[in-house]
Amino acid sequence: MSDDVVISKKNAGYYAADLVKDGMIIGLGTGSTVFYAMERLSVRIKEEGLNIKGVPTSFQTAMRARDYGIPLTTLDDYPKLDLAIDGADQIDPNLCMIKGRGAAQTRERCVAQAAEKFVVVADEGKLCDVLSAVVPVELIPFSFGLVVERLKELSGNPKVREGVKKDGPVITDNGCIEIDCDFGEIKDAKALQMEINNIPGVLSCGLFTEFGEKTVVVVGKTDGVKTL
Ligand SMILES: O=C[C@H](O)[C@H](O)[C@H](O)COP(=O)(O)O
Repeated sequence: MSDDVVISKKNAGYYAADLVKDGMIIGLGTGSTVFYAMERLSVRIKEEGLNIKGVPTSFQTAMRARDYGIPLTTLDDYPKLDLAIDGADQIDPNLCMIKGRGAAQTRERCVAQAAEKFVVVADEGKLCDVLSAVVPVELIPFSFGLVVERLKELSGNPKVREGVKKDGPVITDNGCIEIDCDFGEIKDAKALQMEINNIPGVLSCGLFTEFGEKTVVVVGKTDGVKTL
């Protein structure tokens, strides 16, 4: 990651963290950009006495939140969240996006759904005219063969995501398998999302097309941010 990207991610994360108000219950997404937001939140907790609770979308985010002194809670205790802060892999002009590089898209979708406002933090390199990045798909192991077959029929060229320092597939925080699909340029992201998510055994794919109205994208740049 270049220095410019690091600075851009940090600017986006810090800006989003400053949108958080005292008493809020917030969703904490997964990924390097969200971690900058959490870094800033931890400073605000210490310096301002900011009183918040976060619902983490992954084991990694929960661990980081504990390191940062951000109190955690669950969707069972708070099924409605004031705001969720999360990253993205690619964002189009309609604020449709692809997520799930970290295989956390299912919990990220739950938290985004629960939140009144969805604040997406990203660097400029994530913006695109047409979505074309790899689309992650999380599925229960029982349904593996069926899901692969259906994804092939959708011309998704499915590939099992392999673990690092572990042989075989990535097993997600939900005990499921992650598959990456390459659809090339995606003409109708909403329709594709529905088709994939309707395959029996699929938990959730990384296409996020349903949150446009409550989404604010904070695009980090080297000299500040712009919001979409
Ligand atoms: O599963 C991972 C998430 O969808 C991330 O939010 C996304 O991949 C962006 O990550 P990063 O901020 O590290 O680029």
